[in-house]
Amino acid sequence: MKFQLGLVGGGVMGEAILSRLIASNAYLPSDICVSDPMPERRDLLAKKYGVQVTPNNLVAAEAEIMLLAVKPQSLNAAAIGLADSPAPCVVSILAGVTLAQLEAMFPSKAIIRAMPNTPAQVGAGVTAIAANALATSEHLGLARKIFSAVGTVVEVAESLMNAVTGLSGSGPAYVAVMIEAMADGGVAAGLPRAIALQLATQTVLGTAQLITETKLHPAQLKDQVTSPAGTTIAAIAQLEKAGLRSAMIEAVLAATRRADELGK
Ligand SMILES: NC(=O)C1=CN([C@@H]2O[C@H](COP(=O)(O)OP(=O)(O)OC[C@H]3O[C@@H](n4cnc5c(N)ncnc54)[C@H](OP(=O)(O)O)[C@@H]3O)[C@@H](O)[C@H]2O)C=CC1
Ligand SMILES: O=C(O)[C@@H]1CCC=N1
Repeated sequence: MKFQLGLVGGGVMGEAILSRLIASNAYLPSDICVSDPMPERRDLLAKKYGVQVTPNNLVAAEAEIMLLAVKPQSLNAAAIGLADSPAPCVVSILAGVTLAQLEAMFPSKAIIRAMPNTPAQVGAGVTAIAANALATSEHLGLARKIFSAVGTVVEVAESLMNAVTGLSGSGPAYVAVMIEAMADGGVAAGLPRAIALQLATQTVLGTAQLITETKLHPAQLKDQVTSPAGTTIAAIAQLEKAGLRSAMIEAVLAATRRADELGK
């Protein structure tokens, strides 16, 4: 096998994973080949990470693991000829695309479907994985190695992968909107923009860390902050009035449904 890892699609998520694999020494740059149609993109990835690059997916697929990171809409074009590639194992991060669809495209290969998220860029991602019947514990170990380099890894039933996509795959966008909106609130209340953004971001980060470290239920944490007749309950009453909880639940469900559609 020419490479240990062949990355098909060097876009946002492809680069996020690539950067952490190199930074964590999980792979040497010389072990990785990235294929992407855009010459500027290839040049950037080669220069920044020292990996091999190619416009030809078949070259990247001469690897122990073929990692698919193209858009779901580009999969058919990207997969032409790859069924006969020597790569024994395919890992896909494509939203919605099922193991059954991947098995039809790559018969007789071990396949692992994964759903990472963009905090992968800073090693703080979370990735869910699900494997087909041909995947051995060795293949799963390789997938775990890849996604451990970008954060934590959980194994779920494949039937839950679209729900994972709706929650943690798309979730960084919901949290980013929330941080932006909290900062806007601070600005409305008179804070300078830069300070408002710093306060909002650190509040989200610190709260997530607090829940993680203390294992407090979020409701307990909310109760700790909420003094009788205080400021917080005045805000919570507004959030409930505006339907924040319901909006968040519906957002996750809408993204899950969209992942279902992408897999049809
Ligand atoms: N962004 C996210 O937060 C997450 C995305 N995902 C999944 O990751 C996948 C990639 O998403 P993302 O990185 O955001 O998308 P990008 O568009 O940033 O990356 C896809 C890359 O693949 C390239 N490409 C297009 N066609 C081909 C082809 N035929 N062969 C090889 N490469 C090709 C694109 O080039 P060009 O731009 O020239 O078309 C682009 O560089 C998607 O399937 C998405 O569902 C999963 C989790 C999170
Ligand atoms: O929006 C999308 O379709 C991709 C999948 C998960 C996050 N981004």
